[in-house]
Amino acid sequence: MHDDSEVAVLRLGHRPGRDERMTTHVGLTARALGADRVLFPDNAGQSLETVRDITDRFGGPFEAELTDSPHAVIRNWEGKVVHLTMYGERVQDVDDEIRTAHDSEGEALLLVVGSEKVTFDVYEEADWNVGVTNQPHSEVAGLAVFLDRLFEGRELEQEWDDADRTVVPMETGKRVVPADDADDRHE
Ligand SMILES: C[S@@+](CC[C@H](N)C(=O)[O-])C[C@H]1O[C@@H](n2cnc3c(N)ncnc32)[C@H](O)[C@@H]1O
Repeated sequence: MHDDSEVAVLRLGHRPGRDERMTTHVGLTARALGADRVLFPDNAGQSLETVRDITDRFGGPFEAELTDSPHAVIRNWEGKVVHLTMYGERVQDVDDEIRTAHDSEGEALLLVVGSEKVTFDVYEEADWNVGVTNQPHSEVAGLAVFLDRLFEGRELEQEWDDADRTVVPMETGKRVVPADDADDRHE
């Protein structure tokens, strides 16, 4: 989480219209739960704009980028590749090993999530194919659970830089204040 070796998320595949919300939510979930960067396919420009807009308003650091060659990103990744898939090894069996690679060995992690059918080369190129349960569900849910296990909950405590607004947690109601005011209250 914002240390020397990054955690990036790669969204494979994007069907304009149909996948708009899911692709955006992959990016927002990556940001909120401690990843450093998301890469979208180059036809997902609308999702990119939304994620950048949220980062501008609610803070970072977090990068969102497009790539015209997601498979080359996997092939050329300097670090370890984790492909989230319902067919993979159980997350509870491999999360220690992945955390050690990242935290102790300084390996940058690329977390790959699909949309429609993921081709078999991705399974072969990944260092780990990981199932968050071996049941079919969603890339957003799989990513959220995986990040929380990777960071062991520390991502819930993160501070946000350069936000222009901050949500004040409250039992009932909604309160959003300018970020400077929120800083003052913590002093
Ligand atoms: C809706 S699924 C479609 C997958 C597609 N049917 C296939 O066989 O490749 C989209 C993405 O959600 C993620 N996903 C779904 N279930 C998962 C699970 N149990 N564990 C981890 N990731 C999962 C995977 O990244 C998958 O590529």
